[in-house]
Amino acid sequence: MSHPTTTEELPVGSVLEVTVETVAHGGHCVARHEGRVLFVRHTLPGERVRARVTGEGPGGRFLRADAVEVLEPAAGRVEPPCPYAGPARCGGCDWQHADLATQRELKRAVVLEQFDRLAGIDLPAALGRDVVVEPVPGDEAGLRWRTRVEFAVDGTGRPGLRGHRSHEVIPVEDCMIARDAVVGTGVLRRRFPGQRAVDVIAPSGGEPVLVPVPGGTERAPLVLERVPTPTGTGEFEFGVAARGFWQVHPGAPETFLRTVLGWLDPRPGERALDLYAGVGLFAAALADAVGDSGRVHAVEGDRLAVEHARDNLTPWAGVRVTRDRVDRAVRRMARAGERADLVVLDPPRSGAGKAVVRDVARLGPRAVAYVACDPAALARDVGYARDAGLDLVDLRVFDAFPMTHHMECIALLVPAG
Ligand SMILES: C[S@@+](CC[C@H](N)C(=O)[O-])C[C@H]1O[C@@H](n2cnc3c(N)ncnc32)[C@H](O)[C@@H]1O
Repeated sequence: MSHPTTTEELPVGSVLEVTVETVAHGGHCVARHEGRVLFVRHTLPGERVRARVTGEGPGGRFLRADAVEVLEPAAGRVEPPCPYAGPARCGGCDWQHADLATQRELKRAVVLEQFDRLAGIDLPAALGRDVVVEPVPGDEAGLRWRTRVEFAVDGTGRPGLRGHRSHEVIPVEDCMIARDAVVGTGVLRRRFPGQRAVDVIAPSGGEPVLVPVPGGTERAPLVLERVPTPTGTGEFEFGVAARGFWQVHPGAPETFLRTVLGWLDPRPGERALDLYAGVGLFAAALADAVGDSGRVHAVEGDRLAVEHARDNLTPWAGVRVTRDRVDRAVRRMARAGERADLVVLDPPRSGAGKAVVRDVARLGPRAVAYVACDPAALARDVGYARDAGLDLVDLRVFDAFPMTHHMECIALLVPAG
């Protein structure tokens, strides 16, 4: 939530003329005014803008602001394709005002900065090459990609999207990052009195599904997701609860699977771990590759996801799905002296953390693939991994959330030396 600023000289609503410096993690850029740091949205590095103060950060360490007038635009600035983007409007996207090349350059800068600051790693030096933020194959425009959208419902039952750091519902007639199938459900012309939100899911298999909230995850229907196998010889099928976790970019599961399996190169007979397994995306591909003589152990904490993972993974006899917290499960494995050849880590935004990374290293894997939606948590954990004897040797960054500040990083860690 936005904190009303207590700064007497710079109350909320003050408008300041500032020169914008670098991008910062979170969809905003740094500027300074008389010694105070401002995080300014709707701007780009190098711009001269008039910024309106919207609040302050924890402990008053910085001010938040929106660029309300651009005096000197940066080269990458464009007219936002979405009519709802802009200060005090829809808070869903952060970079509608930048062209895609600029958005990716901003994401690259954020990744480099996080690794430098949180792990002391100079990425180009560590990787022996520059970091490039890659589009998800086939996504040229960065629009019409989102297969899952939660529309908030206002007091009159109209669906819309929330403002940035705000409960305010901004009614919309379209969302330009949503799949045609999401907005084509008629959801934005209907009313949902008494609901808090309505989720629209456009799965790769079957028709789009509308799930009013509240309504409970339990009663949400199961949707079918199809993902080409990494070898391209067939398709995996995954049942997933309509409100359960699944990547929101339609090209992401296939791209991430190819990247992870390409790096890990699982061999018949190997033992693999899929930690934070969801409904079993990586476990299925690992099981296929290690074959009947191999073993895959998937660990997931969510009860419904575990049920679906067990169903989805029944074709493979060598797969075990455990419902547990990953930290507890890997601590138990490490204490029991268990070994794993390969590990996939795909934690939530908060990352895996020091204990999990340390216990994973104790299992003696020859390779670990870490799939991360927050580069800050990844950088911190890569630092812990290095302390535990696992070195970063490769990193790919995918623009799996164009127009927003989000991205997906996939890192390859191997035993040092
Ligand atoms: C980013 S999702 C990844 C899911 C899956 N790998 C995929 O690609 O579809 C993270 C998953 O971790 C699970 N999770 C979060 N914290 C956990 C924990 N401490 N222990 C076990 N599972 C956890 C969530 O329920 C979610 O399914």
